[in-house]
Amino acid sequence: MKFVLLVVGKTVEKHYISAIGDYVQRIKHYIPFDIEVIPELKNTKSLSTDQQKEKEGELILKALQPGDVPVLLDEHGKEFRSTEFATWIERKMHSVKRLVFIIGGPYGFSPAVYQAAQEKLSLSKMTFSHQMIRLIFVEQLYRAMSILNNSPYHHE
Ligand SMILES: C[S@@+](CC[C@H](N)C(=O)[O-])C[C@H]1O[C@@H](n2cnc3c(N)ncnc32)[C@H](O)[C@@H]1O
Repeated sequence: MKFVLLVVGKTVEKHYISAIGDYVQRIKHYIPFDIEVIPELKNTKSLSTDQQKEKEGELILKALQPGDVPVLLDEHGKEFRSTEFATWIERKMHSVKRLVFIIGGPYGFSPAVYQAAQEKLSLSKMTFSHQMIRLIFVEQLYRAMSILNNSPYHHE
């Protein structure tokens, strides 16, 4: 079983790179986990928002492997408390080979990506940048793994 976080474009800010890297290492202590990056589109100025989402969507779908379970990170998705997210993760760990969490580009997902995904997960009703949500997600995944392993990181 492996967890993947699929993102559009490299993480650019130094402070995010460092903090995300820290949580990735901590998560790897518990489970196989990688961040996969879809290269940012070039010449986006000549594209409409919908065209950009469509092109990014094609690359997102191409990055998926047969048998993958894609989960879209989306502010309109299902919300969990951290302990509930841990229970949800535990169930997936027993039933899925590759669970691929996907963060959209700056304008979100194309209709084709929404169609391909079985689940949508919200980390808040508020909208975060596609760069910042990476850090929030890896912290929550680490928190979930800490809860499942009875580590004293999480306090209710
Ligand atoms: C700037 S947001 C895009 C907002 C766009 N209006 C939309 O409707 O998707 C970029 C990406 O960050 C992620 N994201 C932002 N806020 C989120 C939240 N509260 N929960 C989960 N994912 C979020 C989503 O993957 C989204 O596609």
